Amino acid sequence: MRVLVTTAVPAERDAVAAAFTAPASASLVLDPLAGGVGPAAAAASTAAALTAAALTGEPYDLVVSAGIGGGFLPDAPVGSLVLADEITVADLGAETADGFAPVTELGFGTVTHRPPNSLVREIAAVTGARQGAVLTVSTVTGSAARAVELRRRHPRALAEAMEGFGVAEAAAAHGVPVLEIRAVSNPVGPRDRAAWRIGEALAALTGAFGKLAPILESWNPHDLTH
Ligand SMILES: O=C(O)c1cccc(C(=O)CC[C@H]2O[C@@H](n3cnc4c(=O)[nH]cnc43)[C@H](O)[C@@H]2O)c1
Repeated sequence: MRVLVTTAVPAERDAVAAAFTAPASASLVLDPLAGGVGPAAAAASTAAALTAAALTGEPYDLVVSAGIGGGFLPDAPVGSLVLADEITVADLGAETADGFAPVTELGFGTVTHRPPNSLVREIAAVTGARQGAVLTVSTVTGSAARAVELRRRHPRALAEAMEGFGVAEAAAAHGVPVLEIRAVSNPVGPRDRAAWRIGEALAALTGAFGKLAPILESWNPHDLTH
């Protein structure tokens, strides 16, 4: 099983790598990559890594978008883990007289990718992660009004971050399944830098990846029961 883990920044990549100080096993290769902040950088770096691996004859079986994120209160408090059963881009569309319209309503593309159900359930059980939608945004939410509006449009949203949808688009282009896992560093809502708990969130990320090896080793990527 070959797994590519795309994070945004080196601190997140190192938090993932810290869970694998000894090689997990001969049957699990996990490559953490700091691919940049935002959906475009995430898509480009993930696609480049997937293409390079495929060209060397050792393609990845799974891609994971991982890092810190904002949590919607009260369902995803700071320090909690969120595992996406749905990766949805929240601001790809058009403003209309009737409000925001996603690109799918305009007749284009996609706004949601769905990770494999069976794998999500197993990982949530072992890590204690909350399962729900993770939104991808290009602009970090900075007001209570925007947080309320996002939850109105996406009632199942537990977290927001900036890379998941980009990683998922690259994975889909390569026909590779995708996961997104977020450790909550701050609440989604009014901007408050003092409320960030980045160290706590990075430690939670390391803890989660430390529990993943046995599940990933035994998961059959060809059994994509949704
Ligand atoms: O300046 C601010 O108010 C602010 C608030 C939260 C996050 C940021 C970032 O620039 C971090 C972007 C980086 O971290 C992920 N992240 C973490 N928290 C959030 C969030 O609440 N909403 C969206 N993204 C978040 C994100 O995936 C980026 O990699 C600045």
